Amino acid sequence: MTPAEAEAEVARTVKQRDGEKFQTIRTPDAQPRQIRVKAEDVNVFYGQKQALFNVSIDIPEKAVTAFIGPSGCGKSTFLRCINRMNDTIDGARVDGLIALDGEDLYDPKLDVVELRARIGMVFQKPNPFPKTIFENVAYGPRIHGLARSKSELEEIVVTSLKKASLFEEVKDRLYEVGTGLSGGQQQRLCIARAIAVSPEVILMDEPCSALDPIATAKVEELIDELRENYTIVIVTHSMQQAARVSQRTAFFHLGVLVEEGPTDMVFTSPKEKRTQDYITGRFG
Ligand SMILES: Nc1ncnc2c1ncn2[C@@H]1O[C@H](COP(=O)(O)OP(=O)(O)OP(=O)(O)O)[C@@H](O)[C@H]1O
Repeated sequence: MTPAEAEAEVARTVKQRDGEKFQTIRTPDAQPRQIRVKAEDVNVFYGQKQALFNVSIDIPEKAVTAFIGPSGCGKSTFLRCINRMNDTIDGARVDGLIALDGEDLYDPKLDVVELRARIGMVFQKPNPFPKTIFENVAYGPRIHGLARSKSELEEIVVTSLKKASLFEEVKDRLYEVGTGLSGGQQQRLCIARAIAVSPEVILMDEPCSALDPIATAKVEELIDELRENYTIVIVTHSMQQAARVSQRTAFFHLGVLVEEGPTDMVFTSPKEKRTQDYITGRFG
C-alpha cells in the first residue's frame, strides 16, 4: 500500500444524506462507514490517579473496532466510558466529550438506563441471570416496554437467540436455567440479551477470555455476523483476535491512545514505534 493509498484509507469525509451532514470513516474493505461514536479529549480519573489522557477517537457503524494494549493501559476504562459504566465506580471521574450520533452521552438530562439499552455491554465472564434462558432474553424488552403482548415478547426472544446463533441449540430448553449452559453458550446468551433491547452499539470487554478455542471461534463468527447491523467495540488481549474480527484497531499504552486506524494498517504498517514494538511482542 502506498502512503497516498494509506492516507485515503483513513480519510474522513463529510457527506450529505437526507439533508443532514454526517461523517464517514474508511474500513479496510474500503467502504465508508458513518461515525456513530465520537470521543474527544477524554480524561478519566480514579480518585487522584489519572487512568486515561486526552483520548480522541471516531468509531464507525457496521464495523468492529478493537481496543488492544498491555494490561492496565486503560482499554476497559475507555470502553466503560462509552456507556457510562464508570458512573457506577466510586471515585471515578470522566471529562471530555463522548457523543453518540452527536448527542452528548454525559448530558445530565440523559436517562442512563435507556443509554445502556442503546449501548449494550457484554462482559469478560458470561453473567446470565439465575433465571430461565427465555427470561434472560425477555427481561430487557419487558422492562423497556418493547413488547405489547406475550407473542411479541416471544418473537423478540426467538429473534434475539437466532441473531446470537444460539436458538438451534436451546430451542427445546428455553425454560431451563441459563446458568446450566456451557460457557460459550452462556456468552452467546448474554449477547442475545444485549441484542434483545435493539442496541445501536455493542461493547464487548474481552468476551472470549473465559472460553475454549471452539467457543471462541463461534463467538468470533457471531461478532463478524453482527457487525452488519451494529457498531461493535471489543477489548481484547489477543492481537490475533483483533486481526481476525476487527476492521479498525486502537492501540492504548499507559492511558494514552497511541494509534488507531484500519486494522490491516495498524498491524502491517503502524505509524508509531510503540505500536510496532507491541505488535511484534517486544513488550506486553
Ligand atoms: N475501579 C478502579 N479503581 C481504581 N483504579 C482502577 C479501577 N479500574 C481500573 N483502574 C486503574 O486504571 C488503569 C487502567 O485499567 P483498565 O482496567 O482500564 O486497563 P486495561 O487495559 O483494561 O487492563 P486489562 O487488560 O488488565 O484488563 C489501571 O492502572 C488500573 O489499575
